Amino acid sequence: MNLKDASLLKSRCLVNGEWIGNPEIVVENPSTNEAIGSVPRLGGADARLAIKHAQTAFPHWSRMTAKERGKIIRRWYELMIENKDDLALILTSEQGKPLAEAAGEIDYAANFLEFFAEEAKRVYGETIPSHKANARIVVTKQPVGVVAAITPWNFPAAMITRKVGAALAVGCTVVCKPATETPLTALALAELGQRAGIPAGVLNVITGKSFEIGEELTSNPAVRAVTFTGSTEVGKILMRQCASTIKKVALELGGNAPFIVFDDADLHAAVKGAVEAKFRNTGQTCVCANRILVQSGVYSVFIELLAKEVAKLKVGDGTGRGVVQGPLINAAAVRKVEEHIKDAVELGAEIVVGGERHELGGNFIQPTVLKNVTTSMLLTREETFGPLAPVCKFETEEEAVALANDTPSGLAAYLYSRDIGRCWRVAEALEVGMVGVNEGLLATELAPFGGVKESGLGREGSHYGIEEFVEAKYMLVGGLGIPTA
Ligand SMILES: NC(=O)C1=CN([C@@H]2O[C@H](COP(=O)(O)OP(=O)(O)OC[C@H]3O[C@@H](n4cnc5c(N)ncnc54)[C@H](OP(=O)(O)O)[C@@H]3O)[C@@H](O)[C@H]2O)C=CC1
Ligand SMILES: O=C(O)CCCC(=O)O
Repeated sequence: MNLKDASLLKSRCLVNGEWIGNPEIVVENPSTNEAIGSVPRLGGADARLAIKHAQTAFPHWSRMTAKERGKIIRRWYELMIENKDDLALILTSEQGKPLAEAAGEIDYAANFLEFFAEEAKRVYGETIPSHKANARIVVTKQPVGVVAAITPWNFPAAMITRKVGAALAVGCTVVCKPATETPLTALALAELGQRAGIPAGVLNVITGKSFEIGEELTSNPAVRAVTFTGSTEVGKILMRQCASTIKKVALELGGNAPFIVFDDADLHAAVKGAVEAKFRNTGQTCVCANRILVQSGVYSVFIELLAKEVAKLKVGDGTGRGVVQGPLINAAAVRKVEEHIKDAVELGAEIVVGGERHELGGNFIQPTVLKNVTTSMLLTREETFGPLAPVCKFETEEEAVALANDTPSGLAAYLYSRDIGRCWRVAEALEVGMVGVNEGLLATELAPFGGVKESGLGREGSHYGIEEFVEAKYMLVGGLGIPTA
């Protein structure tokens, strides 16, 4: 990897300001399957040590003023921007997404730090008119304490800063465990955090045995909040494990996003939105359109337009010129997409574009569009997490809403229509945490990101993202010596 600053490529973990552990787990480039680095295989005892250091660091960090903490987080943001090229290259090398998209993720990730550095100063409390003439009700917001953050491989930078930025801003200390597929971006961010002046023990990043580390992070009484992004299956395990010590839990889990196109939609805008919502990160985001529902009057023309755009998507190594679709993260991810295509075709779907492994082999698969998709097919019930766009037909608005809501997931949804009444009606009827109305890209640090139903609990980003890491404390302050009437 040709970095301007080779010291950003780490092979050890950060605990209490020291780089520890021996590089044991090999990290591969999903595009070439070549080894690009290695990181420690830490376990439960190491997690316990990291928690202890985070606990020790908490009193000092939480008592600093919000402005002092904000300055350090702001400096971390600046260092991310200054080192954007290197961070993007590390990210592309371990995750596969095209370099321009990786640079976009670094900007997006850094924006969370910029936002929370500012927001640290606005963690306001409240006074409430008292029930006693001689006492006052005051509510303050206090940091919960040590936070455990477990992050996935699909956004190796943004999922860290979205959680850690908010937690640090309010005065919490953190133990972070990134995904084993993509630990190098996380460790590079930790290095920049050190350079920004985050004190020892305030941010700890450990890699290794997810099961053991997860058990410690969810059962150790010193950890007061667990924030996780990943599969619904693992989210349920972590929530169960957190029950024994009643921790705050924020879960951002899998989705099954419907993308609804009505007869009255601007079809060119809808196709553009569908390509963004479906093929961003080669289909590997939890808010990716998983079911494209198109009204019968525009079904054929929409498919024709979509197929034309999808056929243009250039697939290849993320560092290649003009590439917009990288490899999937691993062979299992490729097999899942193939299984979804096979099942759908056996049940009557037709391949319009793609449908095969890409000629590049390895973890590359062709961007695919399927038509005549029905709800009997696996791909309408499971998150594909790949570049597969299945298009179903519907007749009425009621049917579209019923189809959209017919899933235990409830993360994101998209709808395209030029009827303002319909836009509001349908957006309000969708059982999800986020709706794109004539928009295919939802992500921004300024808005609350999160889901309902089995897609999770809590919100990340915006001022809502602060709430996961603070507790309201009510103080009844009496003895004021005010004469009563
Ligand atoms: N909501 C989202 O954004 C995401 C959804 N997914 C969905 O999940 C599917 C599977 O992806 P996968 O990578 O396996 O997702 P996981 O949920 O397994 O992994 C996410 C994170 O959780 C960690 N983890 C896994 N098991 C445990 C555990 N028992 N205790 C503590 N931490 C744990 C992982 O560590 P390690 O890597 O070390 O195993 C990783 O850091 C995808 O195909 C997709 O459908 C996946 C990623 C993100
Ligand atoms: O897939 C996820 O879990 C996070 C998506 C973040 C985003 O869409 O920006």
